[in-house]
Amino acid sequence: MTPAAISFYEGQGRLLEMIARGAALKDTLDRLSLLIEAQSEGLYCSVLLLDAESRRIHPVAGPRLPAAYMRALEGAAIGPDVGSCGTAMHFRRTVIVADILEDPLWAPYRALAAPHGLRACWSAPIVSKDDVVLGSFAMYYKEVRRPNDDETGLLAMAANIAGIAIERQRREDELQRYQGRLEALVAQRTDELQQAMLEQRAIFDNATTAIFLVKDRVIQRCNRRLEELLGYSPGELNGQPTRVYFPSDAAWEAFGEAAYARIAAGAGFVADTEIQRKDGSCIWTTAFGTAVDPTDLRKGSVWVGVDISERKRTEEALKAALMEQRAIFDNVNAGIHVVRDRVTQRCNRGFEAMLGYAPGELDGRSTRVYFPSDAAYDDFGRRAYAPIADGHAYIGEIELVCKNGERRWFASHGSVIDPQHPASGTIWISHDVTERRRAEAALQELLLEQQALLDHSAIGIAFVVERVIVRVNGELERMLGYDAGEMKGRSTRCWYTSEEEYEAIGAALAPVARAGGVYSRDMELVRRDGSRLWCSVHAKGIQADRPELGGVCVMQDISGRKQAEAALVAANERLERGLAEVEQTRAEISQLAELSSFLQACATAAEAHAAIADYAPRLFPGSGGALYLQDDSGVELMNEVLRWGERPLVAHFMNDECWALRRTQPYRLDQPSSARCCAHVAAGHRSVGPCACLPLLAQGKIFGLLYVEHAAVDGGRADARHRLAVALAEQCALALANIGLRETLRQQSIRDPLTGLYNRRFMAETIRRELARAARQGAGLAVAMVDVDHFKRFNDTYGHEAGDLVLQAIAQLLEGHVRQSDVACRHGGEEFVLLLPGLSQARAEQRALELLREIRALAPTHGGRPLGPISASIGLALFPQHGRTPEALIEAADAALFRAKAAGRDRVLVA
Ligand SMILES: Nc1nc2c(ncn2[C@@H]2O[C@H](COP(=O)(O)OP(=O)(O)OP(=O)(O)O)[C@@H](O)[C@H]2O)c(=O)[nH]1
Repeated sequence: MTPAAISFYEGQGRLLEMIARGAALKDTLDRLSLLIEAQSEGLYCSVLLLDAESRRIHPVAGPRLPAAYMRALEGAAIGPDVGSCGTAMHFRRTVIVADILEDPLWAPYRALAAPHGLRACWSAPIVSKDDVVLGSFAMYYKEVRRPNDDETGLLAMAANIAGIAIERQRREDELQRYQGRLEALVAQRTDELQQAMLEQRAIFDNATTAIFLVKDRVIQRCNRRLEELLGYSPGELNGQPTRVYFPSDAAWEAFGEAAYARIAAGAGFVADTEIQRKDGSCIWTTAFGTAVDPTDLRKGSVWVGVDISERKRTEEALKAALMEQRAIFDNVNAGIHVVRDRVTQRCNRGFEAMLGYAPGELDGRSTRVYFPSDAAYDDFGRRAYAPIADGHAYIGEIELVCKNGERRWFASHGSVIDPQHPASGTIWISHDVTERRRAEAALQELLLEQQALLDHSAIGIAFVVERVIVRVNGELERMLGYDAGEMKGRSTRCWYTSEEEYEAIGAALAPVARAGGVYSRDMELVRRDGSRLWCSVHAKGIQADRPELGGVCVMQDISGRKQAEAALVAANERLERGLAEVEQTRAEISQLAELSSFLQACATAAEAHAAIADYAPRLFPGSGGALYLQDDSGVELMNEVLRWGERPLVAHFMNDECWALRRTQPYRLDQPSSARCCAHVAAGHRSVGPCACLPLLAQGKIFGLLYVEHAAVDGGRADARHRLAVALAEQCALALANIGLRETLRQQSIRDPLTGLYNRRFMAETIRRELARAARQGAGLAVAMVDVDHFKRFNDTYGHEAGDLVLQAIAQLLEGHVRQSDVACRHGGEEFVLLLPGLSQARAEQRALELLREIRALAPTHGGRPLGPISASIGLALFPQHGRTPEALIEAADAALFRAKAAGRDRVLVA
């Protein structure tokens, strides 16, 4: 053996020793590479490991190969053409590449090896004893080269030693991993055990269930819960026989027999048991018992007790509820059935009876049996199960077929039994509504008929509930001007004329409706546009004792009748008014005629005035007024001659203060204003009523004015009243004018036209009257006959006119000289007579002398010339001493005058 061979064998020995010693794998494989490289010049070795899982390369030794090259191999995947090593490992055979640059196996790695000058690479797979590829051993040369047999053997040997080292290392790694896992497992188990012990302790101490250890039916140890459960203080139960919590010896023994027989058989024992607390009360518990060691019962048993009183109560309640539910299920007046997958699971008797099936006959049958057709069955399935699938209930009415073929309608309510578990099926509750539907159909028909009746009725009809319109017919809508359906839902207020009427009729109607009567009245209804319509309304409650059902109102348009009635009433009123007016006019005419008659009878204006003042207020009740006459002085002045009523009227006014006088026509003011009132009326500064100024005309000339101020209210007779006032004014004018005329004529008949004194005829009448009065009163009467001395001379000297002037001057003197009761007359020619009632002779003589003096004092002129001295002679005769008749007295006075003339004139002589 050569030294090289010896060295090689020694090297192998050290290598195996390293392996046996457990040296690090890299060190061992580096040493192996160096040992092999030492056997040939220019040889470079490498060892690659194969990751069994990913089939990827991991370089582990190559002490003389370039480090960059070795790093580049890291992670490369093996395959059928991956250089020498990758291919060797892939095919599990030695791969000899003589020229890396030429061999196709190196195509992917050629660029990697070339820079380092590597040309040949022989690689052998490293295979474990159990035929697993562990890696590869490679030999490189920087020249093109093929191995000889020795080199092939060396390659195989190196791969074998590397396999031993790798396997050894892998076993070691595995052992260490196993040990590590074992240790971790032990640590984990220890922790778990400790945790379990802690938990057990915690459970024992804090458990909500009672836990206790029993040996020979004596409590060895128990947790607090058992003590609490049985009402004992801490530690009090330890050492106590289990008999303490049994209500009787019998119960204790029976429990013991049952429980320990099972525990002895190695099985657990579970039972619900009633146990007794320290205070004697009993509770239900579930007891679980097991032997501590089934192989050795002497070690005792562990018991867990759970208070199930609440559960028992719940069970009782549940039982009761189930019984109730059963009772409901069996007796409820509804069909109940439980369906799953459209198959009847069970149903109550009610449901079977509804469809005419015998008890239990429907159970397990498809619900199709009671549908009239497949189509109906499918349709119902779609309609009903869609909402149920969405978690809603199905509520609807369906038509089903009874066993005898009769079809009936059912109201059904279906819902899933357990929403959490829809597959649990559905429960259906059904009511037979066939009769109701028939009734509804009949009702609907009736309603349609009723509606037709309503719609074609010629009277308005409304159904009202709590004063809200629920239905009306077309006629009522037409009558009140609403569109179809517009009245429905409105308050009946809509047709009342006021809130007060709404309330009042509501109050009046209610008791009538309650008594079952009909409330009727004619009333004005308000139409939609606000206009009104007279209707005859009849209202009645649907049912007297059920006001909540409302009532029916029947309304008939009576506007035509109302108009006719109104027209009749108006005509009647007009007629009555006309009659009243005629009557009043007649009465007024009668009054006026009466007044006229009076006025005609009036001898004087004063009498006429009194009559007018009396009749005017009767003709115009409540009126006031006055009669004015033109002042006879020639001034345009009106003077009041009479008045009536309470009006502050002026007594005089100028003619131009009156519009009637200015315009010579009546002036009427029905609504006087200060602007339009006459000044003589407005002078009072007061509120003036309807008034009229009526001129009094005679022969086309105004001689007076009648002013009438009426009562404020005229009763619609302003025109008639005015006509009456005009007529009154005419009557007044006529009468006063007549009286005036008569007066004038009379004056003319009794007055001397030249002197204005009474004439001889008047004197003859008067002396007779005065004599009668004097005789009646026993008074005296003096008659003085006055004659102008030598009157003829005046005529002759100054002319007849001058004579007249003298006569007028004396007449004026006589007129002014006499008293109220005296009468001065022209007896004829230049002779005058004075009648002086009640005078004595002396007084009469004195008056006669005074008269003569005054005559002598007269100094009339004519044409600027004085007419010379005037004197007269007077003859006096007195009643009764000189005569008792007018003739006797006149004669006596005349005789005395004669004597006075004869005695020289200008003197007085008594008869
Ligand atoms: N101017 C005028 N003369 C009248 C009127 N009436 C009568 N006479 C006149 O009066 C006169 C009266 O005259 P006599 O009767 O003679 O008396 P006498 O002249 O007055 O004289 P004595 O009486 O004796 O003093 C007559 O001449 C009449 O013509 C009259 O109305 N006017």
